[in-house]
Amino acid sequence: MGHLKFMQYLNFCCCCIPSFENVRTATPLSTRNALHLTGILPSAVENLDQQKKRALSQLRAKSSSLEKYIFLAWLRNTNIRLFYRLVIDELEEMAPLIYTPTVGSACLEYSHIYPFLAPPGVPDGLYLSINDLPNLTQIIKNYRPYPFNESLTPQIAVITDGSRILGLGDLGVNGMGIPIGKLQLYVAGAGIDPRRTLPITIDCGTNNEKNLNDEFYLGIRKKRVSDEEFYPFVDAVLKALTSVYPDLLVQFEDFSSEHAFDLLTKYRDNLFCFNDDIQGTGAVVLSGFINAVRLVEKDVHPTKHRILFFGAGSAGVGVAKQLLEFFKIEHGMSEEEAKKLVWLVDTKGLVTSDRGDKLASHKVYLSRSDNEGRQYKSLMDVIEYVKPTVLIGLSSTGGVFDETVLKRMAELNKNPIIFPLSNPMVNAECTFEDAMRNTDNRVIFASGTGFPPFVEQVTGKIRYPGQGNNMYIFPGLGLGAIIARPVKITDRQIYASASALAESLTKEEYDQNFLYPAVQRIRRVSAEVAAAVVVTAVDEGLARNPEINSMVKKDLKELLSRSGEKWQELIKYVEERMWDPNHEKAFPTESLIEKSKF
Ligand SMILES: NC(=O)C1=CN([C@@H]2O[C@H](COP(=O)(O)OP(=O)(O)OC[C@H]3O[C@@H](n4cnc5c(N)ncnc54)[C@H](OP(=O)(O)O)[C@@H]3O)[C@@H](O)[C@H]2O)C=CC1
Ligand SMILES: CC(=O)C(=O)O
Ligand SMILES: [Mg+2]
Repeated sequence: MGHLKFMQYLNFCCCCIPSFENVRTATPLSTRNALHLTGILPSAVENLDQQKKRALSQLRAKSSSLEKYIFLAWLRNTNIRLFYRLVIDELEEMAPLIYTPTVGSACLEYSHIYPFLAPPGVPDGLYLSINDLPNLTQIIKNYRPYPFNESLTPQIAVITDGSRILGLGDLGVNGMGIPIGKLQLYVAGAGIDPRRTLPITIDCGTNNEKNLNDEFYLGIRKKRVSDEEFYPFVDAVLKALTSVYPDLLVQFEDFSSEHAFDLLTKYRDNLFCFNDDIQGTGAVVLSGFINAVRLVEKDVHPTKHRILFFGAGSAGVGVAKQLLEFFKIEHGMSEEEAKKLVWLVDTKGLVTSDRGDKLASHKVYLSRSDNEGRQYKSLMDVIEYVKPTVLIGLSSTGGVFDETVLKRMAELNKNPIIFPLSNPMVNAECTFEDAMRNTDNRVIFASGTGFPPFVEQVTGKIRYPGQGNNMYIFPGLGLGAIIARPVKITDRQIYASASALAESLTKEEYDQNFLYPAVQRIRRVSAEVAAAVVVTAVDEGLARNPEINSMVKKDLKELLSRSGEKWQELIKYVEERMWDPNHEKAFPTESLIEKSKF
């Protein structure tokens, strides 16, 4: 075999751009002959299932989660079809490796584990540094997903500046693991074609001293730029992106709260975009909340809940605002009445309007002014004052819902609703086990990172924790938006995604008091979420896809009820549009052979 052919087998063409998919031992004999690959591969011709079995056993032999992450990243970069077969089929085992909690460790170590033995030309994502400002459009055009197909332009970008990666703080360019991880869930969970996903990290510097002093750190070595430089840079990036890809959906991810709200306010009406930490998290927690409220409604009337947020950042405030919609829409409460059900706590204690410090603008709306001049500093002080029925942690402070807090919640409530939602696992405000033990197993629980099940001591009954992670929302929300192509993502679409998720429980899940569906069902769940977004976008008159408009409008009333034959047909329509690694059209080998002739 000549050098060129060998390079191409390794996924390079002569200019080092990966040109076709490498399925290795799954390459049929005819293809091997056509590409003169005989002898480069061992003689066995395997199918995807056999390859998957081997990959799974290699993966399981690795001793640490980080090694497993690296193995999976290598697999993605060398045999993408196999990677996604594995991730889709074994999502329960894979999600904690490609996503939280392991993605947290991977981001902390990103500059040390990079580049996952990826062949040159196989990109992990698009890096745009502030120094690239004059050339953004060209750089964006240069980016070629793997395996490259010029007719498949990106449909969805997840973009971060690495300034608040999970609860791990400012990780700078090491945050790239997050857009990659989120987009892998778009593929696995909602069937977006992996070639149409675009992970982006913008590099505006970092204030993380450890990174700045790390000889391997891969980002630009300077402190974060000022807002005067930051906002115009983000603006230039978004303009360049949409000039190259006008239909691109942009998901803002893990921007520090000081920028996250401003960016959303600035772009939500004129860019096809949403913020996952504010809106995606808002929707996923609303969904779990709807099901939790149902479980306790014989003891607590839905409008009598008292909801305490420990953490008042983009996630805390985003979720709190989303819950207000529930009280307004489902229970006819006014905005002012609904606001009275919510209390926020930050590092200075209960967020009140007369606390004496200048509140960050996103906290003002939900600050309390009925505290009669008293300020409550510690979490326990606030709990005694509020007597919450619901305690939600979005503070990135691991273990803060300690024994005292949990026991008090159990005294105050027959079934306390406790959601320690911070990521990764070390930042969860409490574990499932602690929550169960300290509430006599009465807790109604969901966490951001999945905890193992808990076995009740006396009965031996296995109890499963809920996972309130936006991974149940963004894939379906994004898919629905890509299908309907609304002019913008609206509050109603977000609300529809949450209520469709809440309704997506099977009878079995419902009977077991699950708050969220089983993760293995995520494709079906995402189809339901997507369908709800599609119907809402059409109802709002915002959908730009003519086929969808005519299809949905005829049966709009039935579809808005999310039941009946037409609703099932719409879900099927959505499912049929999901990419699957087994489809020949996933990466049409024959046409690639044709193209790769040289
Ligand atoms: N489950 C899920 O799907 C999601 C989970 N998250 C998680 O939520 C967490 C928060 O994210 P985000 O809101 O963007 O982050 P921020 O850093 O913006 O907000 C954190 C908030 O917690 C408060 N806080 C921190 N430490 C303490 C403390 N010791 N006592 C009281 N309050 C404290 C901060 O107070 P102050 O304002 O005074 O600094 C701030 O209000 C992260 O861990 C993230 O991983 C986020 C999105 C989705
Ligand atoms: C899950 C997520 O988006 C976060 O922790 O930031
Ligand atoms: Mg996030």
